[in-house]
This record gives sequence, C-alpha cells and structure tokens, in this order.
Amino acid sequence: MADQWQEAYDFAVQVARAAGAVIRKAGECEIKVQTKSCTVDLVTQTDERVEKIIIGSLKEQFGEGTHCFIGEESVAKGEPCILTDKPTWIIDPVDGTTNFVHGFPFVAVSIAFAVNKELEFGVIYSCLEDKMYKARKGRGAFCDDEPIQVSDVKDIHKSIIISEHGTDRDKQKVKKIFSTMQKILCIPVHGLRGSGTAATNMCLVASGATEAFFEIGIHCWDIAAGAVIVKEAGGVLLDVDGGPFDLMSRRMISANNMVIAERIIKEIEIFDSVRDDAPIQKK
Ligand SMILES: Nc1ncnc2c1ncn2[C@@H]1O[C@H](CO)[C@@H](O)[C@H]1OP(=O)(O)O
Ligand SMILES: [Mg+2]
Repeated sequence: MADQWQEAYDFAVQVARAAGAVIRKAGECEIKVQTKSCTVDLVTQTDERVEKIIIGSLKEQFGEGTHCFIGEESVAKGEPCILTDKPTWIIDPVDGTTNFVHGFPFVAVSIAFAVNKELEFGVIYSCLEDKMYKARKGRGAFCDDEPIQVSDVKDIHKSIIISEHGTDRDKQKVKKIFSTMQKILCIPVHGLRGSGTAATNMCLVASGATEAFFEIGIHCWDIAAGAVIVKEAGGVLLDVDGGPFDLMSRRMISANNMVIAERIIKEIEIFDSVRDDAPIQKK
C-alpha cells in the first residue's frame, strides 16, 4: 500500500513540533539535572516529561497494542531495546541534553518509525533553531518543506567533518577518539565540528553543510531518524569499519558519498561498545 504510513508521518511532525515547544519553554526555567550512567551522562525532568508526552500522543493516535516504542528514557528505566518486525517508534525526546542544560543552542527532538526492521521515515525538530527536518523512504528529504541534498564534494581536502566525544571518559577510548580526530584534521580537511547532538549533526550532513558525521557510542534513538534523512538527501550510511550500517551497533558514519565515507573510515580507530539490543544484564 503506497501511502500506508503517510498519516503516521504527518502526525510525527506535529508531535515533534509540540515536543520542541515544551523543551523551549522548559529551557526558560531552572533546569534540574540528574546523572545516568556516569557524572557526564545528564538527564533532566524535561527528557522524561517530553518522552512521556510523545509516546502518550502516539499511543492515543495509533493504539497501544499494535505499535512498539523504543525511547531513550524508557530504555534507561529498563524497557527493552529490541527492534522487531512490528511497527516501531524510535524516540529521542531531547537529543543534546548536555546542550540543553548549558543553553548551547542545538537541541533536537528525534522521532523515527520502522516496520519489518526497516526505517520508513524520520523527523528531527531542531527546536531552538525552529527547523523541521523530515524524510520518508523513497520520497526525499526536507527542511521546513524545502528539499535538501547532501554536498557534492568528493575531495576530502575540501570537506568539513563532524564527530563527537560522547559521555565515556575511559582514557583508552578518549585517546582513540582524539587520535582519530588528529589524523582526520591532518589529512588535511577544512575543519572539524560537532553540534553536540547526533540528530542535528545528521541534518547538517543531509543539508550539505558538512560532508560527514561519524561517532562510536551513539544509540539507535540518536541516529534512526537521521539515517532516513541522510539517505533520502542522497547520502550514505555505513558501519565505521566499512560494513553495512547497523542501527543497533552503537556506531556509524553518515556521509555525502562513498568517496568521503571510505576516506574517513581509513582513519577511524574503533573501540568496543555494547550493542543497544544486547541482553540488559550485560550492559
Ligand atoms: N555514550 C555515548 N557516547 C556517544 N554519544 C552519545 C552517548 N550517549 C548519548 N550520545 C549522543 O551522542 C551525541 C553527543 O555525543 C548526542 O546526540 C548524545 O545524545 P543525548 O544528548 O540524547 O544523550
Ligand atoms: Mg540522543
């Protein structure tokens, strides 16, 4: 059925915009911060509240039994993070929580929808910039309803590359991250950047502002919506070892084309991270 998920797609855009308004308002008040896995892994009442609003609205619209939900804060509370063939919403209510806490102006709501383990659409609302990015499989990518496209740069020396440091402060991992950054910077490339939100970084690749974004340590809810948006904007998604993109693997490179992706992959020093769909006791 060609237009089966159009209603869900349109509804996701509405929900993301409403969620972004809640985040903007919350940012005007005092933000109470708590920590999750470590002292730099932050969470606020807004993350939890917004996830409840998003999942509540989707359940009300589409029924509780037929659709599944993977949300960052629900998983943090012990809900499973397994992608099945059922229609599944993958949600990051506040991507860039550290930015939100500090008033650094890139914070995004990320909502993706998968069926039969395949991503059907993604919506990312960069709520402080008030930019709505969206894409549906086979239908192109858009920012505020204008079509977007990846950059056509093939020469790595003319590129800007994005990566992030994540929240793990294990010395060996940090060393590898910085060693990778140093090697890429000295290729040389025009510059290295990082907005602090994986979702926004992927929108920057999709809209041609940067050639690639890669990270090890991210979660499926950080990149699911962005994956559709990058792909529909003409870009590519790969594992950081050059293999196929795996949503649950905690690592990925998104790029404008294979030439740039493969050149960056040569420099990435890979470190282990536990898969999102690993059994909970092993995390
Ligand atoms: N352990 C981790 N390692 C790397 N990135 C992480 C991470 N946990 C979350 N991220 C996400 O990666 C980006 C910054 O590194 C953000 O999008 C952040 O999402 P968050 O703000 O929703 O936690
Ligand atoms: Mg996130």
